[in-house]
Amino acid sequence: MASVNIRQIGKAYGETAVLKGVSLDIRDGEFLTLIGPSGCGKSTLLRILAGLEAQDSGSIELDGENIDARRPSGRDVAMVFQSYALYPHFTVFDNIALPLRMQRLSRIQRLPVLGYLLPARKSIERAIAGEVNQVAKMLNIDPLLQRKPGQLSGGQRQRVALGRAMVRHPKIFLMDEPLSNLDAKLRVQMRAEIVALHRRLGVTFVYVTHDQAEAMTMSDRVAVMVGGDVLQIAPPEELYRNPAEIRVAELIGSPKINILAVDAMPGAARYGFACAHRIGFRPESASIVTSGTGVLEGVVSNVENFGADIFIHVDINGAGRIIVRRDPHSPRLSPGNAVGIMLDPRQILVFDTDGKRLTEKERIAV
Ligand SMILES: Nc1ncnc2c1ncn2[C@@H]1O[C@H](COP(=O)(O)OP(=O)(O)OP(=O)(O)O)[C@@H](O)[C@H]1O
Repeated sequence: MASVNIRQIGKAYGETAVLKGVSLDIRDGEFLTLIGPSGCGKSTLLRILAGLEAQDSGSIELDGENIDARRPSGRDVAMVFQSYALYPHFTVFDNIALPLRMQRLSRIQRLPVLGYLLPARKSIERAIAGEVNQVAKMLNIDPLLQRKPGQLSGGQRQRVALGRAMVRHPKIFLMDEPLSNLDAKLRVQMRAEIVALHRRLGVTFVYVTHDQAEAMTMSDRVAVMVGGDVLQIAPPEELYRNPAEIRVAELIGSPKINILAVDAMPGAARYGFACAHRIGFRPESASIVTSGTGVLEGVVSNVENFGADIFIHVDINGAGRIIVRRDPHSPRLSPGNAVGIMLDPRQILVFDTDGKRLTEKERIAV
């Protein structure tokens, strides 16, 4: 069991409020991702959870027990950092074994030469070696145990950092942008490996990223943070379909959601949102029709062909640029072509002047 209840956490550095009363309930065994733009306070919240930083206000409960006064080592959490934080002069084996040695050996037993002469050290070391080997096998790094971090690839270093967290059997894994130093291909592979690891271990993962593809593909639920607040927490699909406000809609989805001022749409009244401020629609919710027959009219400015999908960029007359997804089998379009745009009314998101999403009922009421 490891549920976490974060209640009204506040944190400021000098005059700058970094966390503004963040509350979040993380369920036992779930993969929860904190996503948000750079500087929104994700890492700070994670460090407070780990006990590496103290909050100014609010409290944290682990399995219903307040842990505010507990030191990092007493919290049963393991943190994996973006930089991996491996010791360069230690072998992979020693890096992974480190937390176990710190836990199980006394200061005298840890001494380089003298320690080995003490009888208990040998049996403790044997047990530690067994556990390190087991974790290394699980992560496919067992052939690398005698190497130093400098002799490893980025992905291998990442696995060593995971291994060092795993040997402690923590109740919670905290991961701070663990894949951001890897190249694109390896990132995709490690994404799958971390998800598989989570499934196998069945413990709670709290994962920080600013990469929405990671958040969408890995998480049970995603908490969207902007400017020190959690704006919404929901499963990825729900965030994509039902964002609570425009900032969430803009952060989730690639290519980004199209946002237009309602004023830009001559036919707005027919959709029943004439009084709304802005509308949003995903690239797949719009279609291209013959010029002169759409609810929007514009000119193709760019065509991006990804093989399975084609994204057509269209400059809407006087209202900005939108992106429409197209079937690769549809007729070719080229920059300069005049086109019309039709929208699926059920897929249009409507936002008020504050950026809050209006529900179907609120839309009809205005
Ligand atoms: N020790 C510190 N002293 C002063 N300001 C800090 C400190 N740590 C973080 N900050 C500031 O607090 C804000 C939030 O930082 P944090 O690292 O939590 O953001 P983040 O969302 O994780 O961003 P990133 O994705 O860039 O890592 C930033 O503006 C940062 O400059």
